[in-house]
Amino acid sequence: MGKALIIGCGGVASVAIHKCCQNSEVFEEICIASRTVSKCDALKEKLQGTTKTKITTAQVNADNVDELIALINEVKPDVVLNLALPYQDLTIMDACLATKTHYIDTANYEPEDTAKFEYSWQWAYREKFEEAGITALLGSGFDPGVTGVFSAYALKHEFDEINYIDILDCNGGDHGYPFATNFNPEINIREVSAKGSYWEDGHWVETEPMEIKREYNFEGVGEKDMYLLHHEEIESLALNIPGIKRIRFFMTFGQSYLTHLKCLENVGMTSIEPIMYEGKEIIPLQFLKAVLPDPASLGPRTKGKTNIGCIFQGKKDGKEKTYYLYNICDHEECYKEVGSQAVAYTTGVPAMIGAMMVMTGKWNKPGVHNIEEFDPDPFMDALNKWGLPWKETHTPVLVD
Ligand SMILES: NC(=O)c1ccc[n+]([C@@H]2O[C@H](COP(=O)([O-])OP(=O)(O)OC[C@H]3O[C@@H](n4cnc5c(N)ncnc54)[C@H](O)[C@@H]3O)[C@@H](O)[C@H]2O)c1
Ligand SMILES: N[C@@H](CCCCN[C@@H](CCC(=O)O)C(=O)O)C(=O)O
Repeated sequence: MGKALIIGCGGVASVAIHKCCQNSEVFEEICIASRTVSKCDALKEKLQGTTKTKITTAQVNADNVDELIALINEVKPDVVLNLALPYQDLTIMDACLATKTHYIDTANYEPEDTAKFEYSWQWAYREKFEEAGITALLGSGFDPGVTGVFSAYALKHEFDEINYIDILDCNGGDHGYPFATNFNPEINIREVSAKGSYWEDGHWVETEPMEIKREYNFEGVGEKDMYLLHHEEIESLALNIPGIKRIRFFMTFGQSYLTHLKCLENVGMTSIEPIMYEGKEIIPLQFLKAVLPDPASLGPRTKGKTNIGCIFQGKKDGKEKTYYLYNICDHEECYKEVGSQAVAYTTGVPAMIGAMMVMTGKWNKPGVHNIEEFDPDPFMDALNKWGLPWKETHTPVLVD
């Protein structure tokens, strides 16, 4: 079918690349490009011979638009799948515009020097992408990603109007370390140490970090504490789900994670303000990332399951209705299949599926679009086929 250029070769990219290689009919060729080409070469070495997908590699600094344009012109991909960091979203979008190439990512743009999470920067590219006749698919991970697809599916098949959405992201896995993060530590800690917020009656309600706590009994995991966080899909769902009154996002955390995070915050290690250390400027959070375990190394030691999904409340044929769509994913099964833990797996699989939707033309809408703006049905089928089967219930326990 075609060729994808995948930028980044970390935890999430490794899963997406394994999945592209399982799906060689669609991904006939992939080029893996990252800052450190040796990581791309090592993955190529591991996978070639096990797949019909032709794999090439390249070195690229994705902060540099000219380098990206030169690489895209050389590789000539049908789509660019951005699995680097949120800081690179705009440079990669600029290069896609210059070369008229479709764009897919899993996280919204963040300026490196400000922990600010909003779609405004990427939505500002809407007209340019429309005029260029190319599609940008934003947020094709699990959350954002599958949570938006679940919302579109619920609206299409279950409700006339959705009024309330609670997104519940539970990682019940145990990696055995007192403190580690399952995806890039810098991005993870910026997200969880920010103020919380939710959408209610047409406006944002801001909370202190971890101020709102609930308990929930997750199928496959058990009882967990979960905390209300700001999460980027709230912003797009608030626009794209008509009749919505409230959207909240909760993530589970273990006590050891929270105790360590509080201590690290208290001593200034999570700060993104540069400081001078022995004559060199360093950013404490980036130094902390360097001493924490690489999330890509957690696969062989993580046991347990994730359970991520959305609880919807709304109306069908004039009657009140509830509906819960979720996926349960087992860390050890993921490791057996692709050598990664389930947090990387639950993001990398939807990234491959999003790229497939755009590459096959199933989702082709020039402009910049969040995932819930597309027909959810082919994506929902692909989740079942490619390793993230979903479950549903019409009688979920609600979050108060
Ligand atoms: N939507 C979701 O559900 C979800 C969940 C987890 C992670 N994510 C996102 O997935 C992305 C990848 O996360 P990860 O845990 O794999 O991170 P990671 O740190 O393991 O990997 C990032 C990769 O990008 C490369 N990279 C960084 N800066 C680069 C640059 N300037 N030029 C070229 N390459 C560069 C790194 O070398 C690395 O290979 C992040 O944007 C993260 O926010 C999304
Ligand atoms: N799909 C999620 C994954 C984040 C999981 C973060 N939870 C932490 C803390 C887990 C713990 O309690 O130790 C993690 O790193 O898994 C997303 O990106 O939104």
